Amino acid sequence: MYFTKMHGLGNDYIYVNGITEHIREPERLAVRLSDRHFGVGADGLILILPSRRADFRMEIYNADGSRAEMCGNGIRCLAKYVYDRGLMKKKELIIETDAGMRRLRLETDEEDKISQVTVDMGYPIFQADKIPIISEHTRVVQEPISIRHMEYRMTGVSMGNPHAVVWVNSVKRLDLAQIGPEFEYHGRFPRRVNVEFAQVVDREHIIVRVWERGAGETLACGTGACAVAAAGVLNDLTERHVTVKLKGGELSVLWDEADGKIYMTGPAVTVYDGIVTV
Ligand SMILES: N[C@H](CCC[C@H](N)C(=O)O)C(=O)O
Repeated sequence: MYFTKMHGLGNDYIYVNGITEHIREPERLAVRLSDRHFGVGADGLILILPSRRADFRMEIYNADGSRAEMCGNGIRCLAKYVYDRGLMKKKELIIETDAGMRRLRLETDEEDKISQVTVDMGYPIFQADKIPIISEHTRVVQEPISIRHMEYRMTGVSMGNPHAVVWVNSVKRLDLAQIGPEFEYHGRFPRRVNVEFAQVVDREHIIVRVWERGAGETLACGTGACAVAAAGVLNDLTERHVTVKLKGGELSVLWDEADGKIYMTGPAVTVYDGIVTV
């Protein structure tokens, strides 16, 4: 089977063209290929599929085989994949995802290869039962949650997938290997959760580390960066346009006051093409 390894700020995925390759059990394939010792190695698997309602359809499977609704870094790379290989040559495209339609705007370099992509990530969702997070309140804003005998305050946001944003004084000292899984599998998250630990540098800059549902600590998370930007405004800690600094690099996120949507801009990189026996 042919595949392409790509990443957005080090959040890496294995891309398979579901138009030319027939994938029978994507969940099992995701687990096998994502393994960084016995497989190709990645945070998950992304299938590029035909769509009757959009230019393409994206299915994303985390490294543990679970299917996710949306992937911010992954969708930028999908746009690069289809443009650079001439599967479509428009500078604007619409991708169908499990979270709905997403519109993308592409920027190219001097060799007409995609360098930057801006994604209309849609509206942030704060209603607890739509994230979902179990709560007595309609929204989860700075609500306490006890993890390993420590109390954290979380703000719940859905970007099509579930996020809990936790403000901290410093992301450096956090032991994500310890507390990440406790958040991810906590009983208050019926569909588990991606958790972002966010340190406000100033009203336009945030440093973030993320423990992703189904993948563990990743170098970046596009939907997570958007969730942090939305929570920053909700908690009046940051402006609507912020630079989110993740381990793998920076994303520019704007929660547009005019249309209420979140726009995320960042890079997309092709690492290599390969063939794997399945
Ligand atoms: N682990 C996520 C999917 C990947 C999202 C992330 N890699 C991004 O760039 O948005 C979930 O289960 O919701």
